[in-house]
Amino acid sequence: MDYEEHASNSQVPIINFSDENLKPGTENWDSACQVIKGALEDHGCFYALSYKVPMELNNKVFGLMEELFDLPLETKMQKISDKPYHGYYGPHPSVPLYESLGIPDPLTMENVQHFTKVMWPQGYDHFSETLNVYANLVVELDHIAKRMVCDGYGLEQRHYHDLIESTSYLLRSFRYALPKKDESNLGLMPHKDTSFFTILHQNNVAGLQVKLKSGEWFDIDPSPFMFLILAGESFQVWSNDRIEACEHRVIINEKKHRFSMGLFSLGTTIQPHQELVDDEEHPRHYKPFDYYDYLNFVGTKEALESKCRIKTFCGID
Ligand SMILES: O=C(O)CCC(=O)C(=O)O
Ligand SMILES: [Fe+2]
Repeated sequence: MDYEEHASNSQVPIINFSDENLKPGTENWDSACQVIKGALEDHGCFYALSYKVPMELNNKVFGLMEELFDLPLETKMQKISDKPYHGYYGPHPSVPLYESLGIPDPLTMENVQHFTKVMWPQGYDHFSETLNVYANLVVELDHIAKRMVCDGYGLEQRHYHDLIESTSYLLRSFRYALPKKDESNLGLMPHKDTSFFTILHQNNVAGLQVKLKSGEWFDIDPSPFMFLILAGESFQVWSNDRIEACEHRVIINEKKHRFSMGLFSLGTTIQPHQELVDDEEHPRHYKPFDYYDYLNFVGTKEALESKCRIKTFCGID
């Protein structure tokens, strides 16, 4: 089997999502499910190798991101959504190199057009079309990965469908400025995402690192066909602590602006999956919670000062 080989080369395993033989019900699929489950339980992440996003589309997306972030600050700062962390996050004293913009629910054209209209009131169809196509391709990776997680834990198909039905998506893009002389090269401090999965896609400029189980930081390959699929705190809760949310950060070492895309999958009411809770080995570790209440909590002093904010918010111990 191919997967084992990859797993030992790179400590974060690579699953070839474009492999024609990777079909549910096959031996290939079952062993990939086990590799993914193991990787999520160990490190909270794995790579999906995928040729779904062709190079031409990839170049268009990242070209458009340059145009987007080059817009005036007042334009980027306009209100896109009422939800926290769904709009613009500008250079902040704690992360002066980081800028990020989000497109909520990018799978429908109308939503992308709404975003585009805020940024370019005169309209920009090429932007809306490109980002909408891109989001719909990357979301397929999210679906395959979630199906593999459900299969890996031996859950029935309907649980996978329930999970997908209760999911919404947020497409974010990131740009990092170059550090000035004597300025820190920390692009984004170590953190965990609140999502189920975040699919991160870099475009040739390295910088993303994940913390492995061993505690060492691991550089993520920035090649355009590598998608890092990382688990956020929602998956940690859903899996009742089998999966630990992946800690990651960004270090700016190259002399080029770094751009990256992230597709975040978000739930509504989050709780440990019923099949992953039992009275003996796996007692329930979390109370159900509303995802947006949690998003509001993560910015509070209590969350910032806590050792494990998700446990502080809804843990049972
Ligand atoms: O820049 C990246 O690739 C990652 C950004 C990130 O982790 C985040 O915004 O949560
Ligand atoms: Fe993140």
